[in-house]
Amino acid sequence: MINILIIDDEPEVGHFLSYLLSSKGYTVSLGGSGKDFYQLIRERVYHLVLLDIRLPDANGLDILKELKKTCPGCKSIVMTGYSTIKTAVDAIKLGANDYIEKPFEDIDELESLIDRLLHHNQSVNDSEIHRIAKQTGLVIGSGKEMQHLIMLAYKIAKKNINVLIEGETGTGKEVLAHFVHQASLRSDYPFLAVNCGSLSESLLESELFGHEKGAFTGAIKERKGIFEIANKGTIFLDEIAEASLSTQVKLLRVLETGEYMRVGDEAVRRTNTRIVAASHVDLAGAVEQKMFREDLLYRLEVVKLTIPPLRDRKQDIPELLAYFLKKQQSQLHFSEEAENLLQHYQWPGNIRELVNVVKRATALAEGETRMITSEYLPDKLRAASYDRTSSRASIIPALRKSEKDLQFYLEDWVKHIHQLWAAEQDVGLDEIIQQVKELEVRIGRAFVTKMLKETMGNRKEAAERLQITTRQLRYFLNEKKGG
Ligand SMILES: Nc1ncnc2c1ncn2[C@@H]1O[C@H](COP(=O)(O)OP(=O)(O)OP(=O)(O)O)[C@@H](O)[C@H]1O
Repeated sequence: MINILIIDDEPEVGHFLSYLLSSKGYTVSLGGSGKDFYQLIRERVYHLVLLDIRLPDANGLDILKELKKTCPGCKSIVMTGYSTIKTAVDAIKLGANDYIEKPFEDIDELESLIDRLLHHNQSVNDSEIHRIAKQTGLVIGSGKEMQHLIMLAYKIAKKNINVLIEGETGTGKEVLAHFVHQASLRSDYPFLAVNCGSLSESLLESELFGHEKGAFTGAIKERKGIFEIANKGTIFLDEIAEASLSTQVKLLRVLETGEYMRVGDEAVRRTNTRIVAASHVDLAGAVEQKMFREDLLYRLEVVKLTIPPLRDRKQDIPELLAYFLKKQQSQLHFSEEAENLLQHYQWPGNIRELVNVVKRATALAEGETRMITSEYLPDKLRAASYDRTSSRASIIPALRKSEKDLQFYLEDWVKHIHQLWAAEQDVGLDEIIQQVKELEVRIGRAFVTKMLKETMGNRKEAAERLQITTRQLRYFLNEKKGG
């Protein structure tokens, strides 16, 4: 016998669900308040609870916590209206199995969700998650934090809500966005990515919304934007904080109404695309600085997935190494001492930096040895280890990440170096050199971005005018390959 508890203060909803589930042979108990919940939960063991997140006398999240305590094996589905979706997502973070939106539009979907929860075990979800992760090249790793994050991403992927991914550069935001797309009901449609930081305002708008012939100099024929091409699919908007305020207004309109116009055209078009946005700057901070619209942030971050930096999940490094070696079809493996160095490094460039270290090491070691020892690793890894063994604590504070304003960055940088100069503790010179290198990259990126705006995104021309190669230009834009 399967017992289901329904708690909802709207009698029609409660009675409807009670009728539906009783007719399927389940034993149903019905309550209309937090008080009823606390009483009924003591009376029998339930297999599933359907819980309205907003009750007159209790907070749904508190009830959920109590449920997890008194009945840990019990499955739970939270019921929510549109205005409380964020709370429903919090409920999932607290361990609810799923949420459904009221009014119920698709009763079959509700029934199949309940059947799935009651009759499938967790391993079905797990194998599905691993299948999609493999397909999208996402290593989950053995750390609990990443595992919870991916489980949350998987659960919300099938919902029709926008997602915001935060995380330092190189932590895998695009890979995760692709996973969300692949796990969603949109997976048969396109997944397209746009980097809002690498295009001038007009080029970005043309890329997003398309343009008509003659809309601006160089628009020699009409062009579809990605909101048109990716219709029914997913758009990954990387570096969303870099979009100008005027582009933000247009994005807000698409998010609110699904409507947009091509550049140079007045016809209103419609799109049904899910947006997964990403930023490595703190968007709440950008809102405070009036660089980012609050209403847009509100729309984007219905679900926020924050990827931890690699230094906080070093237990995932062995799996990542094995994956990247395999991807390179390399038979090599890392010596214990080399793995140790990799474990103790702080990885400011996160997984992208790890990928580059593996590529470099395999290129150097291939044909010479079967074991990658520490001498095939960059000097900075060995130097970091030297600092550690000589027990000099790093006192370098994190620099402000905003690239929006080079001036802020430069001011912060100078302040940090002054602090280090004045510090009474020993400071590893290698770490300072690292800061200098980062400064070089930041300045390079600022100049490249500025020049790209001037050349309307023409990379060849931008590189020529900056007297660098296009490969170096890509390096400064952080587009994967080293310069
Ligand atoms: N979990 C992961 N499993 C496998 N590879 C990963 C993972 N995370 C990141 N990578 C790899 O690291 C590199 C950087 O990833 P990605 O471009 O997704 O990072 P990002 O956070 O979007 O970076 P940026 O902020 O610079 O845009 C890519 O080569 C990607 O394949």
